Amino acid sequence: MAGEVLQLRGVGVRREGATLLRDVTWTVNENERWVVVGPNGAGKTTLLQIAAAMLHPTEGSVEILEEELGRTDVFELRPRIGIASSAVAAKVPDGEKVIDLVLTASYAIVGRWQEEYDSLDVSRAAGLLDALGCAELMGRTFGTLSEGERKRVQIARALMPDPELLLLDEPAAGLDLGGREDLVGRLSRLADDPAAPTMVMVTHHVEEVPEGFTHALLLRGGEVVAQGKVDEVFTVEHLSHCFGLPLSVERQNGRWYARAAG
Ligand SMILES: Nc1ncnc2c1ncn2[C@@H]1O[C@H](COP(=O)(O)OP(=O)(O)OP(=O)(O)O)[C@@H](O)[C@H]1O
Repeated sequence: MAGEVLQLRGVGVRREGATLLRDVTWTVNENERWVVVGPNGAGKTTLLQIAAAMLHPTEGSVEILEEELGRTDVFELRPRIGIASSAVAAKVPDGEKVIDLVLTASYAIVGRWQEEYDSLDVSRAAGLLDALGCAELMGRTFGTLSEGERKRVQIARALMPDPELLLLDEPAAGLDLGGREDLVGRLSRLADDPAAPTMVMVTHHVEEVPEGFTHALLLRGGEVVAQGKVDEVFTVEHLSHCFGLPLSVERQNGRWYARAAG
């Protein structure tokens, strides 16, 4: 597949009288690594749900992997998309074994029942867990993992079906400083891997944006504040407008830092 992985035109979402997204036009091309940044309630998760083919817009058009939402079978489309989010994690039974949680991603289900897996699947799942620093967790149950371990296992699961698009909803939320830095480093290496899928990551914090992410979209109140190459978007002006307060913004060694100005 070449070209556009996501194409949204004039997308709006309304629920119960509230406007969650308004007039979002956005293109993500193959191999780009995007971050979607904005304050609480900006519409980031809503946008990611659209990109995951889990939500239809109220207006506008959406193409995902060259399939138009509303004219395609989402059950065929969804296995081509890997998603790691707290909403997905909340569906995982506490007793689910970590290796099974990764293996079942091939079937886009949660909860192993009677599926048969071949040894290639098992070694791929083990390899992904190893790459995310979770090799020793394979035999543990999901309910016994720390927040940081859960986040890494979810990313391994999202990568299991070899998706063409990887969506990460606040992967560093709830992690301590060491856990955050470990995860940001792993995502940075993933971003640098030419074999990795096109990626879109949602976060509140520019500090969590891994080096190697190429593009950014800023959302505020359901509307796009700015979008494009990350260093053209992460300006004092755009970020201050997005978060609604004057900020100073710095870049050091490929990472971004923002704090209240003054
Ligand atoms: N069914 C609904 N009815 C009314 N409002 C809703 C509904 N679902 C979400 N919202 C509102 O839409 C807005 C956008 O929600 P969304 O979860 O996309 O924001 P977000 O940027 O991901 O927020 P956060 O960073 O806090 O997770 C929020 O104000 C939320 O309260």
